[in-house]
This record gives sequence, C-alpha cells and structure tokens, in this order.
Amino acid sequence: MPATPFERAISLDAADPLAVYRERFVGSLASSTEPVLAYLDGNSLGRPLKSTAARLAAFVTDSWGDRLIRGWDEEWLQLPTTIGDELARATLGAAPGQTLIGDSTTVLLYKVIRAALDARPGRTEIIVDSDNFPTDRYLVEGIAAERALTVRWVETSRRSGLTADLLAAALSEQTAVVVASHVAYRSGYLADVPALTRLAHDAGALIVWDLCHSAGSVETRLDDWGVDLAVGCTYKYLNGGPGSPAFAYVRRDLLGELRQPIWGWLGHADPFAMGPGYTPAPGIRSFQSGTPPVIGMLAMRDMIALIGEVGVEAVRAKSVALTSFTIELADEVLAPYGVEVASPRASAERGSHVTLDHPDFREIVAELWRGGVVPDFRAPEGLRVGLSPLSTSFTEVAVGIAAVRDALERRAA
Ligand SMILES: Cc1ncc(COP(=O)(O)O)c(C=O)c1O
Ligand SMILES: Nc1c(O)cccc1C(=O)C[C@H](N)C(=O)O
Repeated sequence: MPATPFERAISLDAADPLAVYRERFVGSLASSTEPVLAYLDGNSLGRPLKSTAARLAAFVTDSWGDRLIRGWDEEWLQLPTTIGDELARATLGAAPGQTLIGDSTTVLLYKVIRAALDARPGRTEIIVDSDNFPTDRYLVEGIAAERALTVRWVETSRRSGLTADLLAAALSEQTAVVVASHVAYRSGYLADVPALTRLAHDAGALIVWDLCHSAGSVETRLDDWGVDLAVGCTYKYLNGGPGSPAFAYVRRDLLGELRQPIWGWLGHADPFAMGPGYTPAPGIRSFQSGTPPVIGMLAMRDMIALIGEVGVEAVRAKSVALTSFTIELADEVLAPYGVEVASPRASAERGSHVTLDHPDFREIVAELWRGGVVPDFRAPEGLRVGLSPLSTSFTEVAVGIAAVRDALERRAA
C-alpha cells in the first residue's frame, strides 16, 4: 500500500540533513510527528532563533547599559556595514563594501530607484510589472509623478511573474530604470536575474531588484550576475523580527556615481564635523541617512550566521524539497476539491513559497489560524504556504494540507 502523506512526511523529516537545525528556533516542534503549530508563514515573518533572546538581553545589559553613548564609536556606527558585509558573504554573493543595513524596504527602494533614475537623465520611463508587490508599484507611481516620468506597466499574472520575453518587449531607449522582484510575492515565480539584468543593460537602463522573498532562501550571486541595485527585507527568511531594517546592495562601480535623495547627516563624509553643505560619504555609507536602528539589527545576525554555517546551497535544496512536497500533496489531496496550484511547477522557477487557489480560501485561512495552522491569504483566493527552509518540517506541511482538506471537506458535506 502506498505511504500516506504523513508517513511520507515523517520519512522526509527523518532523512533531512537540516532537520537538526529546527530545534534552534523558538517554538520549534518538540517532536516532528506532533507539531504544536504548523507555521507556514515564514515568508512573511520568520521564527526567532533561541540564541537571539540571549543576544538581545546581553545587548541591553552589556552594550547599551554599560557602554551607553560610547557604544556608538566603539561599535554601533559601524553595524550597518559590518552586518551588511556578513549578509553579503553568507547569502547575497557580494564582496564587502556594497551592502548596507538600514531603513525599511520601502524607504531603501525609494532611495535606490531615485538614485538610479538620476543616473539616466533624459530617459522618460520606469518599468514595473502589474503583479509586483504593492510597495514597489506605489513607489514607482509616486516617483514617476514626482519627476514627470511615465510608468511603463508590464502585465504579469498573479500565477506567474516577470519573464525575459515580457521585459524585452517593454524595454526601449526611453527606459531609465526597471523595478523587479526576484521572487514574486504571490506566485513565488523566480525571475531569471542575470538574464533580465542583461536585457536592461542592453537597453542602457539600470535595474533594481527586490529580494524580499529570496534573501535567505534562494541563492543569489549579485556580483557575478552584474546586478546594479538590490533591496530586501530581513524579517522573512533572515529572521530579523517584526520591523527589522532592510538591506541595500549597490554595485561597487556605481557607488561613486549614484546619489540617493535623502541627505542625512550619517550619509555625510564627516558627520561629526557637523559642517555646512552635504558631501556624501565614500562608498556604500552614502546610502545611509540617519541613525542606524541598532536594536533592530541584532536578531538577523544570528540567522545570517546560521545560514553561513549551513550553506546557502543546502538551504535552497531544502526549500525546493519543501515546495515540491507541498505541490505533490496539493495535487494528491486538495485537487479533488477544486484547489489549483498557482505557483510554477518547475522548481527552478519557484522561490520558497507555494500559492494554492480556491474561492473559499479567505474563510478557510481564518479557520486554520484558529486551529493552529498558519499559512496566509492573499487576495483574491490564494492560500500561501511559506516554507522557511531551516525551521519548517515536512510534517508541518502534511499537517497544514490535511487541515485544508478537512476544511474543504466540511464545506462539501
Ligand atoms: C516584495 C516585497 N517588497 C517589499 C515588502 C515590504 O516592504 P516594507 O518592509 O517596507 O514594509 C514586502 C513585504 O512586506 C515584500 O514582500
Ligand atoms: N511586512 C508585513 C507586515 O508589516 C505585516 C504583515 C505582513 C507583512 C509582510 O511581510 C507581507 C509580505 N511581504 C507579503 O509578501 O505579503
């Protein structure tokens, strides 16, 4: 008799070389066969690592409490670039000196898009796709209005993403900047960053990549891929906690050329001179504006170190195994109830979440949350299963899919 989904999940967990890391997270399962909570939303907010509790407590007593104002000179002012370089090495594929932590994703995106636009004077269009994340679309609309430019919309479907063909058809000698997501927030579509970057460059444009849904779960090789600019959040697969600051990558040879628009004192070459006039700092520090959010940067350090320890290839392999298992169970268990897979079936075209469509999912997700199964809902009818490679088990996936089946079954009865 073929194994049931639960039996298969238990064997997959038993054979998973990364399973040992699950116990490092707060709220991880005591036993893989009896999950307390099937947490399937690590693509929105990652679980904290247990080591983070001690790191935060020690910061209050030893660092903030003991060093007080001296902490700025001794360590804190350097943290945006120190942690930026740690992140660059562990998962971004970027050499030191090009990555900065600070602000929110939205604010950093604004800064890099504006800087890129100003580097392409005379060009009149910004390209963005219609299913990109709202903040990306709204920023592009706002910046276009601010600068009297045109938004060239590329129509993407909520089940796919920005392909090379679609981008090639939209690019022209008027394109100044393209704004694109590496992993689409709804479908999980994984864009071909090197190919799209080459296309943008061939048209003389710059391209800004939103890495929110890939950083920490999908390998990136920003330097090798010739990426111009990239921004991502740290509260999803980098487990930095709610509202942890974002990161920005600016390719080294653009650093002298690009000027970001928010001229604050800590982006100045000599902030403590407090002199007249703004002279940008050399290097990536010119993308900083104000005081770094030090407390918010601490937790991600634990996850960056863990990804470095495990290796991003192993993290990606587990992510692919989890998303593949989710699709396998969706086809087997949920398709008979009319559920459709709204994510790419080819793992090479998929990030670390899977979206399933059904007209009843809005209500069903609310029921699931009450019952200890936590995916999320994205309109109009998508249930997103977020698979955080180092903290999600195959059994959590099986528990989640069974709960969805039970909810659909109750409706059918
Ligand atoms: C692709 C993408 N961009 C941006 C954001 C959010 O930006 P912010 O951190 O400024 O809220 C998210 C998630 O919230 C996202 O998924
Ligand atoms: N950033 C979020 C928030 O502040 C509240 C609730 C959810 C989020 C998210 O991260 C949403 C997520 N980026 C998405 O892809 O939908």
